[in-house]
Amino acid sequence: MRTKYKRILLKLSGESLAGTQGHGIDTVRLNQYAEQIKEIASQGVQIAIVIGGGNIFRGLSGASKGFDRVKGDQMGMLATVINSLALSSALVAIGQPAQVFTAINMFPIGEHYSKWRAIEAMNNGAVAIISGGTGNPFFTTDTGSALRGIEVEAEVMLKGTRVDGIYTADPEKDPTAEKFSEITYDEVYTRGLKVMDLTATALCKENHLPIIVFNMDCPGNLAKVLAGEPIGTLVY
Ligand SMILES: Nc1ncnc2c1ncn2[C@@H]1O[C@H](COP(=O)(O)OP(=O)(O)O)[C@@H](O)[C@H]1O
Ligand SMILES: O=c1ccn([C@@H]2O[C@H](COP(=O)(O)OP(=O)(O)O)[C@@H](O)[C@H]2O)c(=O)[nH]1
Repeated sequence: MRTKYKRILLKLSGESLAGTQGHGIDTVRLNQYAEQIKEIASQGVQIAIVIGGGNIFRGLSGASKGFDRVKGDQMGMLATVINSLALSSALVAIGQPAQVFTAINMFPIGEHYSKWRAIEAMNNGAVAIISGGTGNPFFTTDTGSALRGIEVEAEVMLKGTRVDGIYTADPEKDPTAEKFSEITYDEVYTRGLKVMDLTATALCKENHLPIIVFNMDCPGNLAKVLAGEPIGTLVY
């Protein structure tokens, strides 16, 4: 199958990794993700991945329980490293080379991230899993994804999540919400849509990185997006 993109940044939700358990790592879901990623890697697509950490810890919810916000965010960033190690392990187990990079130096858990080393890994056929978010508190992994996507010169940021696109309101709360097939960065902002944080959307807009939001929890969807099938929502 021909793919539309040569290099992508795939953002995976940490929360989705919990699967039906609600927290932690569901190995069924993890292995499904690994299979989908291997499928598109075998088509020659270069893949950089950023994973969230919401299945383990979120700084903001920690702060509401009395944790220092910066320490809570650091815990959240470490959670993304745990998820990244799990995904790299699942990929390698099925024969897909993968390398974990960390925003903050914690060798030998991963290699300290640099744009060039991540691109080199992809050029050598490995999936580059870039963990630790931006390395700074008060940011999210959506912003980390936008940043890394721009840095590694990805053609698109694919936000794989548990809804099948962007709606007029949160579809998990409002059953009357309607889906957009495409929407501009500005409209995401003016309509106050909460599917991604505004820092991430602004960074993508300023650097002309299109975003596709799609449901990663249906096996086969990642390949469909790569083939150009309009199954999610394009933000441009
Ligand atoms: N307008 C909207 N369109 C689509 N999803 C939305 C919207 N507003 C809020 N959401 C929520 O955003 C979530 C997707 O974002 P994601 O970052 O993957 O989730 P999480 O932060 O829980 O890991 C969906 O599960 C959905 O409930
Ligand atoms: O650059 C970053 C990225 C993430 N985080 C922390 O890591 C947590 C997990 O990331 P996120 O909530 O984005 O994960 P997801 O929603 O995708 O599961 C966040 O709540 C933040 O506390 C951070 O401090 N800086």
